[in-house]
Amino acid sequence: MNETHDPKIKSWVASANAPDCDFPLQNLPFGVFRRKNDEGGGIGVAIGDQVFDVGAWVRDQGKSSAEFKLLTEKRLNRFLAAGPQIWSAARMALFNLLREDSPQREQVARYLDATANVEMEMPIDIGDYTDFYASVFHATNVGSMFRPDNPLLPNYKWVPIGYHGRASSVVASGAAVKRPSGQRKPPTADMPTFGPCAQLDYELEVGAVIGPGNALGETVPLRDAEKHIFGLCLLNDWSARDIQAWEYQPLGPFLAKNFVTTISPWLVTLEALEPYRRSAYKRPEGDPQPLPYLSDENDQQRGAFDVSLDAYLSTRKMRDEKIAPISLSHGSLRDMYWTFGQMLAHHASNGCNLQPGDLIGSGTVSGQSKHSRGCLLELSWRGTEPISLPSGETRKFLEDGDEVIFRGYAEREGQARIGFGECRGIVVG
Ligand SMILES: O=C(O)/C=C/C(=O)CC(=O)CC(=O)O
Ligand SMILES: [Ca+2]
Ligand SMILES: [Mg+2]
Repeated sequence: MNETHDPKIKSWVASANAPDCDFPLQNLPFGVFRRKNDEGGGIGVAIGDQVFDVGAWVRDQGKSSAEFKLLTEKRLNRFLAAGPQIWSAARMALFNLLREDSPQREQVARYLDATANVEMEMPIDIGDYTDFYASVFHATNVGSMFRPDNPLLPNYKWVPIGYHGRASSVVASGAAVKRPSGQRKPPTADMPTFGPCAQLDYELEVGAVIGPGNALGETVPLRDAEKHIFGLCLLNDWSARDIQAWEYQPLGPFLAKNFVTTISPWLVTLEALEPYRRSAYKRPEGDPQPLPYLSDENDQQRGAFDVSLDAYLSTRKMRDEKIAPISLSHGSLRDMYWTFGQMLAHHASNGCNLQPGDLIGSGTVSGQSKHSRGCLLELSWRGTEPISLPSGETRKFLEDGDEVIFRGYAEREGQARIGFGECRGIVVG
């Protein structure tokens, strides 16, 4: 911990000091923005309800040190590649510029824009995207629907299961989600048909963004794995369940999941989340101990990040009738069977090279309780238990006009609240 974690230090940006603010001085997430009036943009940092145009400030001030120079780029990849020391130095410098007693307050104030006046873009150019399956609760639930005889496959507790996703279709929050078409074959039908997905779903996940990578052929030991993670964001792995059920064997998800994936635009640094570590998920008695390359005392001691995750739904009718989005689920990243450290160490354990800006999905975050299930497949139990909405409507899966909203935050008595902002997408036909 350092001064940037001290909740007593306030910002001169008044909105950052509100108790329910996602972006207090202690957070300082990085993103890429564009002004709505077309007057440029670039790498920025969120503070309260403002965006600090860090790129422009660095350029105008003629700052030449590495931690600043890299923030004048169009995307965050090169900054991410620079590693934890540079990230920390930048964070400390930004903290000092924005703290209440900053002597540069007036000069910096000229580089702030209301978040309402900007649009967020993709923060990184994503080279590769991998999605894991790290919630044993999600895996057990999905398994019992797709494979009733064998819900949790025997490899689950040994291998952090994942599949290679598609980087080209990862979009920033707010982009429309076009309902995909594909092959579906209900169990009762003789043959498949091609047409619009009838079981469109979301998956509430957290994305980890890779900083420095590893060279091809080299591995990442678990004890060092977190040094390769810059930060976290919210991630929606939109999923076409009817397409998935028909196509996924034997090679896993393909067109059911690569039509679009949405991420929240602000990357919350691991450093900002440091005060929110808790003991990681405790394997029940009788579960195998992870193999040595997935087992490290320090990783265990560091624990998991206790990030609360909420999914909300707003239908077109609800918006027309001014009904607020309804909570579908509430869970925590802490409930995952595998840590991001283990997922990363596993990913690189065969020498596969990770690169700066790669995106790693946690897998759907579901907990033990019913209200912590992170997708409609689980919440409506494959459509057999429709969800009633305050508008009088019901949902088994998503309909056109439905908006899915994720929120994430870490909270703890006596600490600043570290929020993720939102990850949104509206389904269009
Ligand atoms: O159990 C299966 O066959 C597939 C489950 C998924 O939907 C895979 C996935 O995207 C992983 C996850 O989000 O946890
Ligand atoms: Ca997923
Ligand atoms: Mg996807």
